[in-house]
Amino acid sequence: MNTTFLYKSDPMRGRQWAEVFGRRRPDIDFRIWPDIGDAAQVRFLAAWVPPDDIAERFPNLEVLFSSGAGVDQFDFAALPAALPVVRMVEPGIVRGMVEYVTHAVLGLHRDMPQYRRQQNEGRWQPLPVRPAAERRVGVLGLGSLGQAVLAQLVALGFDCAGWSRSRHAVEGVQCHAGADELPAFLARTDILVCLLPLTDSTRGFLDAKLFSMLPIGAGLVHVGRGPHLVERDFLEALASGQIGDAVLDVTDPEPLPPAHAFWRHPRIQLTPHIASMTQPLSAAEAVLDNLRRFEAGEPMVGGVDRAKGY
Ligand SMILES: NC(=O)C1=CN([C@@H]2O[C@H](COP(=O)(O)OP(=O)(O)OC[C@H]3O[C@@H](n4cnc5c(N)ncnc54)[C@H](OP(=O)(O)O)[C@@H]3O)[C@@H](O)[C@H]2O)C=CC1
Ligand SMILES: O=C(O)C(=O)CO
Repeated sequence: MNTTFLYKSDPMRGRQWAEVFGRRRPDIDFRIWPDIGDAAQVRFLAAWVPPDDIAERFPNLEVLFSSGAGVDQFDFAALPAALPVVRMVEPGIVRGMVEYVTHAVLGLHRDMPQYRRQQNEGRWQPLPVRPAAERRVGVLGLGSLGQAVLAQLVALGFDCAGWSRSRHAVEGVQCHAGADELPAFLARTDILVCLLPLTDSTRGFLDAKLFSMLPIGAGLVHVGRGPHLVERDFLEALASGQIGDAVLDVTDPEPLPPAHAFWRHPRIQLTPHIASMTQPLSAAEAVLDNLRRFEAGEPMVGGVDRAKGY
């Protein structure tokens, strides 16, 4: 049987994947949705949102690759139980996230939101300059993105900590694990970065209780998923000064409706879910490497544990 790799995401980027596959794996018939060819030959699918009838439509599917780092857009219940699911781990998406979070943390660290407000008022008011070593940054999520972001923040001299489900060791970072160690992690965090996946256990995680455990005036950089954030609790935390300034790249819903409070809030800087994006050329190389692993019977990089949801 011929092998088809089907790509179902942005077609322009798909053409760049096709170029890499054509050069590296001419034996694979690379197709871009909706040009699926013979559905029975589709053994691999890379998608942001797979078709609803995936099981019936592609009876010989062997692996589902997410075209992004997140897999929360997948309805696991609708996927064949034994189908391996793989999230995107590739250098381009990591680099983009490192750039975005570093920019946001540096902006909060150097009081850029306050200077923007002062500029709007025509006010020339210098504030004290604190060294990075005196700013405590905490990253929720020590996965591919969280660890890469922390490496850059450590290199810039920030006092860094991280929190995850299981214990990790990351050079230069105080690593905390599990619910018991969350309060201590939060209590020492001046700027909190959320890089958690969206799962049943992390939905609504950024709530009033969590905010109350941060030092007063803490900054927030939210690049996880919109539903992590409890909107009402967040607005109250901003109003009380519990949260000082926030940089939000993700919201619920996306896009935000025109009248939404976040748009014009003086303490919120908003971007339209652009913190990072899968880069087609390096992503295609990473997926080809995973195909090689799959064919050799080795574990793939970014394999999803459906029980955990990420
Ligand atoms: N805004 C944007 O443009 C983008 C946003 N993202 C978001 O970033 C997220 C993270 O990506 P990535 O780093 O690749 O993901 P990974 O799966 O590599 O890492 C997830 C991390 O979160 C931790 N975690 C998950 N659930 C819990 C929990 N309940 N309690 C404590 N820790 C938990 C994991 O802990 P452990 O290590 O113990 O398993 C792990 O350290 C994506 O899922 C996506 O939502 C991704 C790309 C772009
Ligand atoms: O890759 C992801 O999960 C993203 O959020 C990119 O937008």
